[in-house]
Amino acid sequence: MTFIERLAARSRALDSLVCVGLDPDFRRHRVEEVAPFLRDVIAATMPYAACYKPNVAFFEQWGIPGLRALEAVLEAIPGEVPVIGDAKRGDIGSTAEAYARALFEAWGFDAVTVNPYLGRDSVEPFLAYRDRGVYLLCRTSNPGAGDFQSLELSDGTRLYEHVAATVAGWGANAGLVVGATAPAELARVRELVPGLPLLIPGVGSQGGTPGEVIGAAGYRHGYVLVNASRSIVYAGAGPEAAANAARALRDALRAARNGS
Ligand SMILES: O=C(O)c1cc(=O)[nH]c(=O)n1[C@@H]1O[C@H](COP(=O)(O)O)[C@@H](O)[C@H]1O
Repeated sequence: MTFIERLAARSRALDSLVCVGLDPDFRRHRVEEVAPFLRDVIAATMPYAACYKPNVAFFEQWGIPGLRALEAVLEAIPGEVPVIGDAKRGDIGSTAEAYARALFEAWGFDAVTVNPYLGRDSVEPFLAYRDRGVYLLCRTSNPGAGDFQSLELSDGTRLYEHVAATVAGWGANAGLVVGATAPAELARVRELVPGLPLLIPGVGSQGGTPGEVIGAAGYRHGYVLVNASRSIVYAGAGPEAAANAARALRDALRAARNGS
């Protein structure tokens, strides 16, 4: 089974488009607390999470002990639940090969985020893992996203549109990252490449809303995956608050599908 088949199957079984981002805040925890804290969050949010997405930077910030925490966190996620390793790598082919081995073989992630700025040969080593997913940054959620991504090319298309259309030819395991904070661009990407899986971060803490996301991208198991990290993990004091926030996001996305 490919990554996208596994993701779609779980997303459909739970009827949830929610990806729970696991981004531990160094201001809130000592490194020893990270794995037990996130293990509780994972157990509590499991009924609502189609997928989990640890961003490796949040573990790397503690050095080796942080990597041990990531290892323990990954062990706490049952094998049938897809996990995206958010690392946003991007480098020349030989280095990309090492990154791909690290993320897919050493860490065992089911999918990764990759920066396509260096071009196709820099992404090939990731795409070569046919059963894994590769989400390429297309139109990111941050305030400066337009600096480069919205530049107009000589034929009038925007750079992010060119990325979307190009990545569509890169293989069945390629998808795109498009921020929830840019619903007009999200709708444009969906129109350009209706068949590509989208990872959509930026709801909650960054201001994107479930209604705008579903309005722009549609509601499709596996092909629309909506990530929230801080607004779930730190919704309140304990794991129950995280569970409530994950359920509320799942329900808001369902409600947007039904137009209510
Ligand atoms: O690739 C990503 O996941 C990503 C792309 C993007 O455009 N914007 C974005 O916020 N992200 C990641 O998604 C997560 C968002 O976290 P919250 O803002 O706390 O929900 C972080 O791990 C970001 O690094």
